[in-house]
Parts: sequence; structure tokens; C-alpha cells
Amino acid sequence: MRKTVLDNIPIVEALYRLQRRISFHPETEWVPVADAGGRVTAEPVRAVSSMPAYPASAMDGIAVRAAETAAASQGPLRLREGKDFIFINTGDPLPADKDAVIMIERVRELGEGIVEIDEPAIAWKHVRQAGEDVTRGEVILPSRHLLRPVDLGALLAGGVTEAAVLSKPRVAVIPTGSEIVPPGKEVGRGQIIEFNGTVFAGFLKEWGAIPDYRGIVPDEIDAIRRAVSAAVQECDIVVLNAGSSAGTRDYTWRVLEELGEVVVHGVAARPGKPVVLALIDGKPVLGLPGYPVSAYLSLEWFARPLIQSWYGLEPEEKRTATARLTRPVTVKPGATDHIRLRLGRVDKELHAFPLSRGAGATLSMVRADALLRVPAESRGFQTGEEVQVELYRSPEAIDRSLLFSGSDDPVLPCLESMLRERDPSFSLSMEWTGSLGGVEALKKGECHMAGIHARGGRGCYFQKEMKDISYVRIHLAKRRLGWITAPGNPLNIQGAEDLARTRIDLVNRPRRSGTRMLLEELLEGKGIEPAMVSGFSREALTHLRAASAVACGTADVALGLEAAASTFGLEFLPVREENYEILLRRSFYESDAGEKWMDVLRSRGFRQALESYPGYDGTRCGEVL
Ligand SMILES: Nc1nc2c(c(=O)[nH]1)N[C@H]1C(S)=C(S)[C@@H](COP(=O)(O)OP(=O)(O)OC[C@H]3O[C@@H](n4cnc5c(N)ncnc54)[C@H](O)[C@@H]3O)O[C@H]1N2
Ligand code: MOO
Repeated sequence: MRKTVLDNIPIVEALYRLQRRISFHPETEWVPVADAGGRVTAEPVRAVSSMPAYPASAMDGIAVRAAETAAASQGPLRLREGKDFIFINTGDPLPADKDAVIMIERVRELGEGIVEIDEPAIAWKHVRQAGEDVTRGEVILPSRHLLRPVDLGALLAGGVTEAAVLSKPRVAVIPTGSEIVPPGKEVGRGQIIEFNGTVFAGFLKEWGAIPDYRGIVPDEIDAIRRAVSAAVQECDIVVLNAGSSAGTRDYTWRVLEELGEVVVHGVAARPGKPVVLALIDGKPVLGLPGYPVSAYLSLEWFARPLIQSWYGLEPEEKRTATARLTRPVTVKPGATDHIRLRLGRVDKELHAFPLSRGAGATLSMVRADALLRVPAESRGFQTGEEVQVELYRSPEAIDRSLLFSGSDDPVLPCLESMLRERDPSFSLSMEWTGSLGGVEALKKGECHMAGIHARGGRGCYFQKEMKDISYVRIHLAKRRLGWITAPGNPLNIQGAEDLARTRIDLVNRPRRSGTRMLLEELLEGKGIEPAMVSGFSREALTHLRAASAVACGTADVALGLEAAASTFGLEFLPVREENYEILLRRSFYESDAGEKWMDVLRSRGFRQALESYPGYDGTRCGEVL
């Protein structure tokens, strides 16, 4: 029997339903203070000794008895070493017969053990009293305190060498799926490399748990039952991954229902809907969806608060910012949508660029600077609307992010790495919007630079568009474009005329990309209507993705870069060479960041990297046009 209708419970409510049924009982462990960072105190910690343990001099100078220096108020007073004073350094114990220190700057040394002072000393001045910093018996830290490096210092200062901390929760991580194979194994068709488990383990560790990775379990009900039963025995929290939804082999909820009680199956969230929250022997068991984005987000919604409640800690406040959307975000009401965003600042304005929405878009989590939660009752936001976002990166890092928009080129990421090797505070945020898209973004002030391919005639499109904008035009490379086909060109595709043949499937590039415009031009030249070309409306975002479609046989031909064809070992038939250029906002070009960018672009290293790509000519790289 499969289950096709899931609950639609808001995340907070779902968590509450689980959490109110659980009480954790962490144990107390004694650990050396030096190893206690990141742990949580199990009880109040009292100082066992004082710091300083004796009255100590706070300055370099002489130790005296204040009353014996009173005469200095009448005029210079001479003191004799050993009798009236002793020399003392910062931190030295104050002799029992002394009660003040005079700084050496206020003392004239006359030689032969004689010094002269002009003012009387004040009792206990420049003296650190015993226990002034930490007093024996004093409570240094309360119970349920997350230990930071400064806390460890205070514990050691108070003579504490071992701290009583709460044991860490042990969290079982069980990736499920017969199609899942361990990393490093050869991946066959229909198989997927297991990586969610490693991500889970990393997050769990960061949040203070001990991840217990229990290996891949196939989609077999008995195997899952055995794995869950053992994990519940040995761990405090159990996290299963995948098999949470309605597939014929999605056994998670069934096993959890059989072994315990399913409290929630389905939350009002996108992605992340098919979450299963269950209780077995009083322990929480989370069945999280398999798609990576859903998996990571739902782990944070449910596992993180459980770990915090294990320690009795409050959730940390999230850092937020207000940013302006560069594109609309449209959603269906009824569930909270989670939109990953890239952020970047151009001339003071913080822009937000929605990333791919797919639950399987692993890279959207890597590239995301922030998360936008669209409330369940909302239908979304329009372009230009200001939204409140949760930050994944520091505001400082976001301010150093260079925004690039325009035509896809595979060498640009290597430019980013070279920039970061010189100054790691910078990052490059690339958005492939096509040449026209890049020009538009530059015009709207939504990027620092735009990558375009400029061609003669119709290719000068951008100059008219950009007439009110102050920018600098830089040559990056000459690159070769052509037909990409299967090795050996089995369908004998020689030009645009062949695209109208039956049984030839094209994979195209997005509207507003220069390559798409070139294709349209070539078809027009042969009098072929786009409607006559099978696959004309199928769009691959990048050159590499277009080549990938040809490589796995879902398309027969693409128009694209020789470099992309060569990555996949495909056939390449040259069509034309084009100049790839970067248009930089003048304000950026003249900034410190712009200067660094240009240095890298003109470096020998980049030129060499550029020319290692098949079909690239970097001779004029960095030339201002
Ligand atoms: N008819 C319906 N189909 C689906 C629904 C639905 O409501 N009705 N929900 C969709 C949603 S939403 C999600 S999310 C997924 C959840 O699927 P499962 O939790 O059952 O997971 P699988 O189908 O087994 O795997 C999905 C996908 O995830 C990747 N995966 C899984 N495990 C790992 C791993 N350990 N490491 C890396 N990647 C993993 C893999 O790409 C799988 O293809 O169901 C939809 N379907
Ligand atoms: O949870 Mo699914 O992740 O909505 O795609």
C-alpha cells in the first residue's frame, strides 16, 4: 500500500508535536578544560583557587609602604633600597611589609640604591589584590553554558583543570536507497553517489552532536527495519534519509509506524514536504526527504532544535538583511517556500538573485548567500520588492562579492580562483543571463560587469543600449563556436540546413544568449523557420550543459564552444570565431576591486589558463577597447 496524501503541518507546529513528547537525559562527562571548547557545562563551575593567588604588583616600579612616603607631599623624598623600598616588576608578589607600588616613570634613580620621589604613594595603588580577577569559591560559569575559548581561560585561571560537561547526543545517520552507492565506487546508469550522509554528519558535528554514520541501507523493508531498530538502541536521535515520500519503495514511514509512532508525515514546506517525524522507544526518529536541498533544510528544521534542546540551549538568532529582488518570486500559497539567493552590492544597493528552485539543486546550496522564506499565505514577490533574508555568509563577505552577469563562459570561474589567490576576501558571483541579459543587468545597476560576445553588424546591439551608462569595454578572448555532435558525427551534420532534417534533435541555448542569436542568424540564412527544428525550444543554460545533453544522447546537436565539446570528447565542426568581452561599470573599474580584477585578467597566469582551453585565443586579453 502506498500513501499518497501527506499532512501539511507548519514546520514550527510539526517540531512542537515531536518535541513535547521527548525528554532528553544527557549524562555528565569530565573532560580536560583544554578539550572542553564547544561543550556545554553540566553544572555551575566554581573557582578552586584565586587569581591572582597573592597581592601582586600591577606595574614595573618600586614597592613601598604608603605611610612611609607621606613626606613626599612636602618636597622630593629620598628612599633607600632594601630599607624603604624594593624594585618590583609587573606580576611579582608584593612583600608582606609593603602596600603600594610607584611606577618606575615616577622614580628618579640616583645610584647606590637611592631613589627620589616627588609624590607620596597611595595605599594599594598599582596592586592587584588576591582574587581580584577570580576569587576562590566564586561561580565562574553557570550550568548549560556553551564553552568558548575565553571561558576555558577563565576556568584555568580559577584553578579548574577538568570541566563537567553534558555528554553529546549520538545521532545515527542512515542513508537509504538501492540506487545509492558509496563515493568512489563506479557509478552505473540509475545509480547515485551517496553524499547527503556526509553533509548530515558535517552539520550534526557543527551543532554539537556525534554523528554515527551507519552506512547505506537498500530499499528493503527488512533491512530498513533492522537498521532503524539497531540505531534506536544505540543512539539518541535517528536520522534516515530518502524513501520518505510516495514511491513504491518508500518504506520509511511504514517502518517507523510499525516500530513506533509516526507523529507527522508531511510538513507545509517547499522543498522538504515529505518529512516523517516519529517516536520509537521515546527517541526521535527523523525521516528526511532524499533530494539534497530538502534534506539539508529539513535537517536544520528538526535535528538542530533537537540537539539544542538536548543541551537546554536556545536557538541562535539568525543574521538578516534587507535586499531588493532582481526577479519575481512566484509561489503557490499553502506552504512556506524556501528560496535560495545570491546577494551582492552595487553602489550601496543590496540585490538578491533567486537561485535554481529545484530540490535537487545541490549547487544552489553551495552558491547561496541567503535564504528567503516566503510565508504560506503569500503568492510571492515582484521584481524590485524589498525582502528580509537570512544570511548564510557575513555581510562583509557579501560586500566583497563581484557580480557578473551575461554570457556563459567556462573560463570565468578560473578567473575567480586567481583573484582569490591574490585576495581571498573577494568572490565572484556569476549569473548566466546571456549577452543581452548581461547588458540589461549592467544598465539596471544589478551587476559590476557583464560578459558579452560582440559581433559586427547586429552584434553591436549593446552600444545603443548602453549609451547613458559609463562603462569600460575589455577584450577577454577570441573563442571558437561550432556544431557539437556525437563522436564521429554519425548523423553527418554539416550546417544549419541539417537541423530541419527529421530525426535530428537540437539542444538550444536560452533566449538573450549570443549563441542563440547566432543560431537564429544561421537558420535565417538558410531560410529555415525555428518551428521546423526539433528541440529548438529546449534550452540548456550553459555551453557545458548543452554539450552534456549531446554526450548522454538526449540531443544530437548543439551550437556551442569547442572547449565544451572537448570536455565531453565530442565532435566539433567550427562555425565562427567571436570576441568575448567584459563591460565593466566605470565606478567598479576605478575601484580597488576593479583594479585587482584587471591585474588578474592581464596576468600571465590567466593568459596561460585561457589558452589551455581548446578554441581560445588570449592574445589581446585585457585590452581596453
Ligand atoms: N508522486 C509523488 N512523487 C514525489 C513526491 C510526491 O509528493 N508525490 N514528493 C517529491 C518530493 S517533494 C521529494 S523531496 C522527493 C522525496 O523523495 P524521497 O525522500 O522518497 O527520496 P528518494 O525518492 O529516494 O530520492 C530522491 C532523490 O534524492 C537523491 N538522494 C537520495 N538519497 C541520497 C543520498 N544519500 N545522497 C545523495 N542524493 C540522494 C537522489 O537524487 C534521488 O533521486 O520525492 C518527490 N516525489
Ligand atoms: O520536498 Mo520536495 O523537496 O518539496 O522537493
